[in-house]
Amino acid sequence: MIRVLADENMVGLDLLPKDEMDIHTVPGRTISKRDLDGVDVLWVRSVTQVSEALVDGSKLRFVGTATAGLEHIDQEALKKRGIGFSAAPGANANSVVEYVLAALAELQEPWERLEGGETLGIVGCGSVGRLFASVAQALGWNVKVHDPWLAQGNCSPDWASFAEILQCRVISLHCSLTREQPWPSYHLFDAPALAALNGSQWLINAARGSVIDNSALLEHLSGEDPVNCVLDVWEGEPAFNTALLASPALKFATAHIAGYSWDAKWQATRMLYSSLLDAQLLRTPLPEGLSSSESLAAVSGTGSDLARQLISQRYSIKEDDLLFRQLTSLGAQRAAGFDALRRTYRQRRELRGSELIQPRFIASRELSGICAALGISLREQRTELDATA
Ligand SMILES: NC(=O)c1ccc[n+]([C@@H]2O[C@H](COP(=O)([O-])OP(=O)(O)OC[C@H]3O[C@@H](n4cnc5c(N)ncnc54)[C@H](O)[C@@H]3O)[C@@H](O)[C@H]2O)c1
Ligand SMILES: O=C(O)[C@H](O)[C@H](O)COP(=O)(O)O
Repeated sequence: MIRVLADENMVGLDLLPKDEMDIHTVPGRTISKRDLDGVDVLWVRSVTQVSEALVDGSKLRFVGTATAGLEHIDQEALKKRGIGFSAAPGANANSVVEYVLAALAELQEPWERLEGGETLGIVGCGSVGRLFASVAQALGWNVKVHDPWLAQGNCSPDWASFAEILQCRVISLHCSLTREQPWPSYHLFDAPALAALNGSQWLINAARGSVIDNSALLEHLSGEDPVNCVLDVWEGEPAFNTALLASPALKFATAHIAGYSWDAKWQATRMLYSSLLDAQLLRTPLPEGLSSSESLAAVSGTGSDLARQLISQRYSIKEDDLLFRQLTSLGAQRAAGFDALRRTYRQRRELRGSELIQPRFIASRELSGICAALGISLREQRTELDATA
């Protein structure tokens, strides 16, 4: 029997086989050395700093993080001690892509501008950036990608310099957080970069808060023609600069939940379980994946309207924005409120893999294109007329 200590925000732990594992859960932010007594496997999320100090002297055999971002893990310290390590790369990529699409469709204008041939600039071409680029291309949008760490040609759409990205109508950030030279992403959007943007553009950050210098952003937002923003991540989480929320240019503000679909979290749990099978710490095979969610109801209209109707059947970014803005009334309890919003996050299913049942007379070519891009299977409903024909 192996003893697992897991962050209480992991999903689906109760669905894992229990014959070889004894799982205890704790709040991730407060995991300390004392909690690791007798623990073989530690499963964390982004809020636990897995430092040399934490793991030193422990009997840990394996650490897994149910996240894409890795900056909270001292991988060198694990390696030195022979502690195995794995993460969940890509598990939440589609969840983040659907979050960004929800923002664009809800705002309508950026979606329409992209539909009209203007350019989407993606910063970071890892699991999220690459998937977003391919979905955007399938929607017929022009895409430019900036990721100086990768060799050009490793990401299919047009490669771009940072200066070119700053010219794009919509800029979406999907880089990992790094201070490493020569291309640190830490404060990539500093005062000079922000000064190159204006109110005809949209800047979306669902990567890490510190990719944008939040103090410089506040100054920019109080200027004359600020860029429109969507922020899911904040410098100093779980604390955040509430003054940012006063700006009308901040269109949507959410509590680091872009990757929080149920599907993504369960996929991450499955990936961590699988890595214990690979490390031969477990033998019982993985349980089944999630069954697909209910079919989507018929939609009508065009462009952003169609997308909004589809997305809103699974996800409401407006609801997340409202909940987040309510945190400002909590005063000193805001940071705790931020964590609570994340801990109690609703069960949100992804659109990808869903089925849309649509009457034949309102199924259009445009709808087929959007469904194909979003991974929705479109089934035309037979009408009485079809049946009698
Ligand atoms: N908001 C959320 O809920 C959420 C969910 C998933 C991931 N994330 C964040 O988004 C990031 C991207 O996720 P991913 O799964 O694609 O990670 P990934 O590690 O697969 O890709 C990150 C990419 O960013 C690139 N990069 C690093 N520095 C850069 C720079 N200065 N300029 C341009 N590109 C740079 C890397 O080369 C890499 O290709 C994660 O690291 C994580 O921090 C947030
Ligand atoms: O890095 C990631 O995978 C995401 O930012 C993820 O959504 C973080 O969630 P957390 O670990 O903070 O619960």
